[in-house]
Amino acid sequence: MSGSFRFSISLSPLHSNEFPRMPVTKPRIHVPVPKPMTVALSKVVSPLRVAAPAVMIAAAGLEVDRVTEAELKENGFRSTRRTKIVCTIGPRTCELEEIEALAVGGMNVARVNMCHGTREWHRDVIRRVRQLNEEKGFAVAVMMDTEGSEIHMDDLNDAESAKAEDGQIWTFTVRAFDQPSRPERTITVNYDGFAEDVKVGDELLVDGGMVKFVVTEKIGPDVICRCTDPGLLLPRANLTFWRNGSLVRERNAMLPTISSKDWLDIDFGIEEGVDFIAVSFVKSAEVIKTLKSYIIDRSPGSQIGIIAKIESIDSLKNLEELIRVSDGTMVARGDLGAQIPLEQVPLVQHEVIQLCRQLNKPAIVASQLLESMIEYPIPTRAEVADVSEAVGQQADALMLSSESAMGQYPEKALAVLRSVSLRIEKCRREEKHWDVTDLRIVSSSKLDEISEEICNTTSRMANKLKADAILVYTKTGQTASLLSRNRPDCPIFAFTPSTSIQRCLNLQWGLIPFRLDFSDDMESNLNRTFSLLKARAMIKSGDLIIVVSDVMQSIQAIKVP
Ligand SMILES: Nc1ncnc2c1ncn2[C@@H]1O[C@H](COP(=O)(O)OP(=O)(O)O)[C@@H](O)[C@H]1O
Ligand SMILES: C=C(OP(=O)(O)O)C(=O)O
Ligand SMILES: [K+]
Ligand SMILES: [Mg+2]
Repeated sequence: MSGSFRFSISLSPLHSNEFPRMPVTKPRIHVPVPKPMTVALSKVVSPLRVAAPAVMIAAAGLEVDRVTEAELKENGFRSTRRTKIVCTIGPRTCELEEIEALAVGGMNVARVNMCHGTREWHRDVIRRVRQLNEEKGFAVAVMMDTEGSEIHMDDLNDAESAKAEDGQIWTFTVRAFDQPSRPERTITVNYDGFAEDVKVGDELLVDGGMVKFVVTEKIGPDVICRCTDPGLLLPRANLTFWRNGSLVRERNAMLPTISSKDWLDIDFGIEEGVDFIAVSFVKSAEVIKTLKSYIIDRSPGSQIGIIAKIESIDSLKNLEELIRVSDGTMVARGDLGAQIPLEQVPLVQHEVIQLCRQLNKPAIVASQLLESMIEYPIPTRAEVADVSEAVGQQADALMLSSESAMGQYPEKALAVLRSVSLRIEKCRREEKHWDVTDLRIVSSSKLDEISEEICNTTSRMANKLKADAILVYTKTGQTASLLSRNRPDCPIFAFTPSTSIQRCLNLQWGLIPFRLDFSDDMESNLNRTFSLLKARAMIKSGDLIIVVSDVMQSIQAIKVP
């Protein structure tokens, strides 16, 4: 290996978590039955091309997601997709073949939203993803999203929707009804303090303003409202109330971020071995710390990553600390847009992506990216511009919600995310947008700082030398993450012995995670990797590769023999 240089030092162990276990209280569980939605198809446009499934080639000891491998070969590995895709699984996509179609279409992470459906329903979905991973060679990670303590409506007696007309009088109540005895135009609200907290004259916004009411009268547990902006009420829609133009957050602001039902869902997620738990309506870093120590307590050695959802005013007050303690964030623009003026949402998105990059945490941009594709087979130009913006900002991942959960065109929506990502990424590379100089130091120890500097240097080197790929051998995933943070020009092949770390790395920009057993002998690791990759046509003789290892803390520049 002439022309290579190296230096080595051992890595420090991972930081331990010293927070106490969270007590669990008895929950109030509600179990709505998931049901398919029908949406009208009102435009017919030729479908976008979706890559054909690749044939799995077995090469002993080296495992990579079969679709990632196909994408590598299809696009040439310098042009493989860097932006990752999260798909929400719902009634439209919960069957094995439907999940497989999403996996084939490039889904890196499957998300289940505990706000909807029963635990049994979610269990089936999670197991199907696992089954596909095992049987069909995918490495799709699973993200469980908590319900959180938001105020929302009930299930509308399992109706698909209810229409509120202009001027109609509706009752929002905290009374519970047996299904048949519920009066017409009556909606049950899940938060007991609701009737006490609202005042006559308050505005009641459903789903951030899709339907609006004004409170005209209060009678005990009933809040009588007149509809001022008519529209469709959807099951379990989110509710906010506004007084004199400001969001009212009285006692509801004191509700626990993780409700007792959420704790049970979290236990369920741990049992089912999910890879990520996304925490809805996070307010403080403390709750994330508590959850992390709870998980470590329950499942020692667990690799579950905690994603802080930025979707409330409170989360914005503690943004930096929240991001620092979590394993990633989601800009949950849906609820965020119901709490802050809409024109501020893009600013928050930009800020969160920047901060995440500085703090070395993955950032997901979520909600309404391709909203019109719930009904139509192609997106609006404005939606494509929104996706382009998020890709251009180099967010780690984009997320589909309703588009994949209950829309008419989940696979087409996924294909749009893929093609827009590829196009915008290519454009950025051609413009040589390497901005690796302004990253601040994130490490808290000298040893970690050395890894960090190695990764920064590696990325700069790879860019200057026009390397074909960076190879990283990582046991914890941290070194791979630090490389991804630099957003280098070439893809990063990350080798890790753990399947769960392999799946978790699937959320991070530009990482191509492989599962590989490797030793501390880098020379033999490299020779083996080269021959395995060559056998699968994933590299070729003459390719310039930069190799980094968190085992050795070394950098080597190598022409593939
Ligand atoms: N498990 C499920 N069961 C039934 N419907 C679901 C499920 N998951 C998602 N959906 C549907 O897909 C929509 C979009 O999903 P998502 O964005 O996760 O939820 P929400 O819109 O409530 O924030 C939901 O509003 C709901 O109609
Ligand atoms: C992603 C979001 O959260 P959920 O879908 O759980 O409401 C959001 O509010 O944008
Ligand atoms: K949720
Ligand atoms: Mg939300």
